Amino acid sequence: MRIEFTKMHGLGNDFVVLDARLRPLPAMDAAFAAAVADRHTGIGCDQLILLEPSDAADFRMRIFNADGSEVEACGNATRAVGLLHGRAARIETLGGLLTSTPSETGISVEMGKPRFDWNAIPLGYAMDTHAMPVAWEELVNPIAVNVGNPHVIFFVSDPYAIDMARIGPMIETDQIFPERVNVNVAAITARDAMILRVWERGAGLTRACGTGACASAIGAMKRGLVDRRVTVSLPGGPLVIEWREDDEIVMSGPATEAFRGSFDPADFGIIA
Ligand SMILES: N[C@H](CCC[C@H](N)C(=O)O)C(=O)O
Repeated sequence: MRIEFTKMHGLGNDFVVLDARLRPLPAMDAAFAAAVADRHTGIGCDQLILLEPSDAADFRMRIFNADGSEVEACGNATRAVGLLHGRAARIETLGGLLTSTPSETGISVEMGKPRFDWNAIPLGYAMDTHAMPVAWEELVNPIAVNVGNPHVIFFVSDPYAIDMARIGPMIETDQIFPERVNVNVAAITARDAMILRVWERGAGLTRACGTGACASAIGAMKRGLVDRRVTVSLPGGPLVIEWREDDEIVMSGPATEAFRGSFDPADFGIIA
């Protein structure tokens, strides 16, 4: 059996998109997702995205990290599937109902409302998430925000001076984060501008992270470091994040279709 896919990315955060809305696909599990995502023996991607029919929205988007873990939200992929859809779309995700709308800069997505309580991040025990009294080497005193998925944000002088490949997994898997966490290091450059790098839960260092840009912008706004509309410059490029007065987070930026293809799961050792 051959399965068709669309290879896409948002600022270099890349995806393999499978569409099960027209015909069912083999049951998706962690092994299947990890095999497709493998950059040496599979197609290769940061996340595998599965589109399914939905009773609550235009369609359902399931998100699997490269390690096979299924998660609640993916900002860059939401713009990508919004591009595929070609017009405004309501999208059901594990993190809630999202709305994507084509805009002059690509796609705008209403990403939901941020949550700050320790048990909404979640953390393993009660703690002030606005200024967590914790440190990992030179990364200290972060803020934690849930934007559908969990993020911890450290404000530093130079994100590119941080050895994310070494310290990222240490924080990602720390027991204080029972569902693991996405690790963000950010620097403020103006009241409307930030620089950001992200070590992603289940995917590692990516060129861009949409939910990381949302969480880091909200964290900076909560601390009074930036205004309620900010450009977040990631290694792959910029995203614009606005925290509306109604508490909704709006992320705007590009999405790209790279190529289409098909594969036989048996070729990746997947018994479909
Ligand atoms: N690694 C994330 C999911 C993908 C998020 C990222 N690719 C984005 O654009 O938001 C997590 O485990 O919560």
